[in-house]
Amino acid sequence: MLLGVIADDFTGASDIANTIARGNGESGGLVTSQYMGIPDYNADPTVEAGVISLKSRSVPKADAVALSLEALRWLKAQGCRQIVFKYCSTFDSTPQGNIGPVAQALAAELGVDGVVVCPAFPKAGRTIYQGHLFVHDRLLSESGMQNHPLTPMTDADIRRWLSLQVTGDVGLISLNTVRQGADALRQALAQDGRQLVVVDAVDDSDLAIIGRACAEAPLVTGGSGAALGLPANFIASGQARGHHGGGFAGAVGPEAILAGSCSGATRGQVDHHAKGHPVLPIPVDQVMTGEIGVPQLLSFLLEHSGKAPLAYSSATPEEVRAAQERYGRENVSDALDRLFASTAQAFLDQGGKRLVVAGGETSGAVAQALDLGEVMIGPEIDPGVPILISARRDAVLALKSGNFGQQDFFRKAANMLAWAGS
Ligand SMILES: Nc1ncnc2c1ncn2[C@@H]1O[C@H](COP(=O)(O)OP(=O)(O)OP(=O)(O)O)[C@@H](O)[C@H]1O
Ligand SMILES: O=C(O)[C@@H](O)C(=O)CO
Repeated sequence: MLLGVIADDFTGASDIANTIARGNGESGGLVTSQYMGIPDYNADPTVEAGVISLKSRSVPKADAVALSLEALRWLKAQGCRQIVFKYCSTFDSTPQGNIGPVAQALAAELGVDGVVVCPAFPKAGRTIYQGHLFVHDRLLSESGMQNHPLTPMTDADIRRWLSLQVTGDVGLISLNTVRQGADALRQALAQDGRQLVVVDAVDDSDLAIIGRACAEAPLVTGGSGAALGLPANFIASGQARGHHGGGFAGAVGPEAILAGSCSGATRGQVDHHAKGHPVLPIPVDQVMTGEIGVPQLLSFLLEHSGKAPLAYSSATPEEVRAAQERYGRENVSDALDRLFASTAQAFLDQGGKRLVVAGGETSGAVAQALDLGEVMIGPEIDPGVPILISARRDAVLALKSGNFGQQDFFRKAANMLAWAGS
């Protein structure tokens, strides 16, 4: 294994696994596996990039640090020469962490300074200019992310937000320097002297420069865009051959869509899907009182098999706030996580073959419960969302980050899981 990734959630892990498996298109990507948690076995020797999915974005920061260091040790034991710490392209975190503390712990363990912090993902509209993160034409803090149920992002200044989470100053390398090329950027990073340095990027060519500048960097941190240029380094140096992906014939069998994400994008996708497909809203009150549970969800999903049925708890920021005030934030998310995870488990146990899950925390809960083993990366459904193939469960999945995907994502995903190879 050459490249190792520690991802702080499961959808983010498939996002970056997708980027690394595809590389820059021309030279190809790396042979990539996504692991659901830290494996207790050694990787297959043919795997060139290993992506470890953790559910560490919203856990206490000491737990996030401990899990990430354990993942680092496993990746180093597999031979990785470079590590990427993958977090959200909207920098999802609170003033206490977890991005800063994890990045600092990894940098300390690897003994490096001048570590790139770059959440940019231009294909999904995330760009960084003068250290400020934009979602399309809006500052992060005006993009809807200020209402996130777990990590409300109320400041778009990534340097300032990260400074709240770390010890010491945070650096900034602006677009001007990036556009002077890889040598200039490498030099600027080496001279900066600070452990973590926010680096601007507004399009894929900036990310390619960052990738070249980081060819020898033991640690890179960012969204999936930060890894865009990394496979080409291993291919150019002859360490990897350049992989162009294999065929995927599609899976036959019942399909289900579960959405726990409350992002604007997911809510739009739910509304769109409801116009032509069976949908089951999941009222939080009824989950908390036990009136609705796995049996109701499962019978709905199986009854509508073949029609891309969707069960969702997705709700508006006002509804989320009200539920959190009534029951407590963690109680609600634990109850919903448990419901989605157990439903997914029962669905696969009953012969379900195709599963689409929306939301990082929700996907993490589901994927951990399913014991998927390692998954192969199949075709891309929409930017940042690949098909995942689990040999262990004989099932195919898509784990969608809350904000990703076009309006018709759910229909497209259900269809592609059935026939993407053709
Ligand atoms: N109706 C609801 N009321 C309150 N909380 C909810 C409701 N529905 C979902 N939630 C909680 O909101 C959170 C949604 O997080 P999740 O990570 O799954 O989606 P997301 O934040 O949109 O996705 P991503 O992390 O990929 O951006 C979960 O903790 C979930 O339990
Ligand atoms: O980077 C992103 O936006 C996604 O991969 C993600 O992590 C959202 O949960």
